[in-house]
Amino acid sequence: MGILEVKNVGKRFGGLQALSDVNLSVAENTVHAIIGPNGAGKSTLLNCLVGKLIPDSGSVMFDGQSVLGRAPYEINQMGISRVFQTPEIFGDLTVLENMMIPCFAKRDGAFELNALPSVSQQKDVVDQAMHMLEEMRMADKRHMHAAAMSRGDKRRLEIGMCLSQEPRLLLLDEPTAGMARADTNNTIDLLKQIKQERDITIAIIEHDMHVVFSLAERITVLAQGTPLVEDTPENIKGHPKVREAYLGESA
Ligand SMILES: Nc1ncnc2c1ncn2[C@@H]1O[C@H](COP(=O)(O)OP(=O)(O)OP(=O)(O)O)[C@@H](O)[C@H]1O
Repeated sequence: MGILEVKNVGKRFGGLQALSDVNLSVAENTVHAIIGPNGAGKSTLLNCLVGKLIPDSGSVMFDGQSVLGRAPYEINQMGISRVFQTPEIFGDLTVLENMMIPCFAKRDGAFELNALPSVSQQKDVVDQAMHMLEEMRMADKRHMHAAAMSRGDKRRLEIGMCLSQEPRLLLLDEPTAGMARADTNNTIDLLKQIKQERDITIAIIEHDMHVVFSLAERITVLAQGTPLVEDTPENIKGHPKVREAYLGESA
């Protein structure tokens, strides 16, 4: 039994069946990629896992507990953290200030931006934020404004901000979208490092097959809202159904 168990999930938008009969089992401490052509339903599925969408049917269990009907912040507290396609950081704040926000929220349950000056004096929060920046290999950039960083470093910071909440399942929605190859490779290395250093399960949606095959231990291929095949990367590479689903795309 996986740490994440999705059973028979369906989701309709008006006349469009975006997901139907989706079954997915993500084993603990693995990297599981969800791939598929544009419009296959990947983001819809991810949104159903984090409480942003409620499926019309089926179940979503995390560590034996249903996530359905829970608010996104409750699901986050259960141990699921999501990194969005567009980095969600505060460009006007420094790298360290950005990192202090989730560290403070973890300690006190909530955070308001106007509390930042007083938070900056609180040694335990600053220490925790610095510790995370060191793990992210970003301590030397702590005084930089976040907006001035490369796309890869913004993503690195955002992943660190998610990890400061100590999630057991990290969901990544196209983490390398729009990145130059060097930033993409840095992100791959970062995710490998995180996997080595932490007990964490990673589910990743990704179009870039170089990223998928560098990281994933299992791959689920979605096509037209339903899983086509789930297998190891080696078996997925040459799978005729996968080639068919990607015909005309760069698989
Ligand atoms: N809120 C919505 N309302 C109506 N239709 C939607 C909504 N969200 C997604 N869809 C439709 O559902 C289908 C699945 O979309 P989804 O974004 O989940 O696909 P995807 O696999 O993530 O695609 P991409 O790789 O392009 O991001 C698409 O046809 C999309 O247009």
